[in-house]
Amino acid sequence: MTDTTARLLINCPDAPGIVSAVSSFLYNHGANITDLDQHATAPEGGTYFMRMEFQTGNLRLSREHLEQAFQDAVATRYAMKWHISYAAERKKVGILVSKYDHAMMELLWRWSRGSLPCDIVAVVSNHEDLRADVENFGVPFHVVPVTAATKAEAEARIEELLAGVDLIVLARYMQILSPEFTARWPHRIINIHHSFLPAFVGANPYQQAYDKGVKLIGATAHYVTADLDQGPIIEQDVERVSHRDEVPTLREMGQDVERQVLARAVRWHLEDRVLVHGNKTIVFA
Ligand SMILES: Nc1nc2c(c(=O)[nH]1)N[C@@H](CN(C=O)c1ccc(C(=O)N[C@@H](CCC(=O)O)C(=O)O)cc1)CN2
Repeated sequence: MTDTTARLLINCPDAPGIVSAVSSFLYNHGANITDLDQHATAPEGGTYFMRMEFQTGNLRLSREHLEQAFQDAVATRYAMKWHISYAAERKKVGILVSKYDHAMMELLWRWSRGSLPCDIVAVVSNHEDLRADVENFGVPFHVVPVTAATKAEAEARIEELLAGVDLIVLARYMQILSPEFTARWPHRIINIHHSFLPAFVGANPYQQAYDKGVKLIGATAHYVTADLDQGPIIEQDVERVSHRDEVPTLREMGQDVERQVLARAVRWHLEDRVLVHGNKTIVFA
């Protein structure tokens, strides 16, 4: 049966009457509202965010006419930035990976069981190691080696292989993407960083954590920007550790956290539950 769910995402200057205007508009056009979440950044004069889920099975007009009518009747009045997505139009996802398999395997496993609502179109790696693991899921695997001298050409090849995807996931991809690349994919690249940011940015965070004698390790899923590990945080989690745990143990414990954190972040993005406000997110989970 076709999923008739649509998701309306809105951000605009806060004002009285927004919920009434949006809900009345959808009701008057035959939509059944099935979920609503909202957030205002201040009691008055702030920025307003809404995620409204509605069913389109009894709409009395086409999507195109609905969207034009919404712009004319509501969005213009409230100076809204808005977007409607349709659950039946599954997002296309490309995964970048290096040699660690755990984060990528979590996504492929969940996708293969139908619990990650997307189409994984390809995995691209800068190493050959994970080919068999990926092809066992029936997903194309491509190798694009990267060096400092060949980064521009390598990134062009990556974008060629991932042409048409809606989201790129860095599943422990250990190459820093150029500012030019990240600028072409605003809030459409998710990285899993293996620390509880903002602690321990960059390479080798488990060694950094061990050297600091932390009692918590963690993982952070964030949108990727030109600034390494500084993008808007989507999801985080932590795990207790102690003086008895050496770096290999920290890494093994941390990888379980990484997998869960990345999977939640990707699913929330696919379900249009993540809105970005400056360098922060609002997650309507
Ligand atoms: N533009 C961005 N690219 C990437 C980000 C990001 O936030 N912005 N996250 C990294 C993932 N990552 C940590 O989560 C990470 C990966 C690699 C390194 C690193 O220093 N790697 C090499 C250098 C590679 C290169 O110059 O391209 C090294 O170990 O020396 C740090 C952090 C993915 N990309």
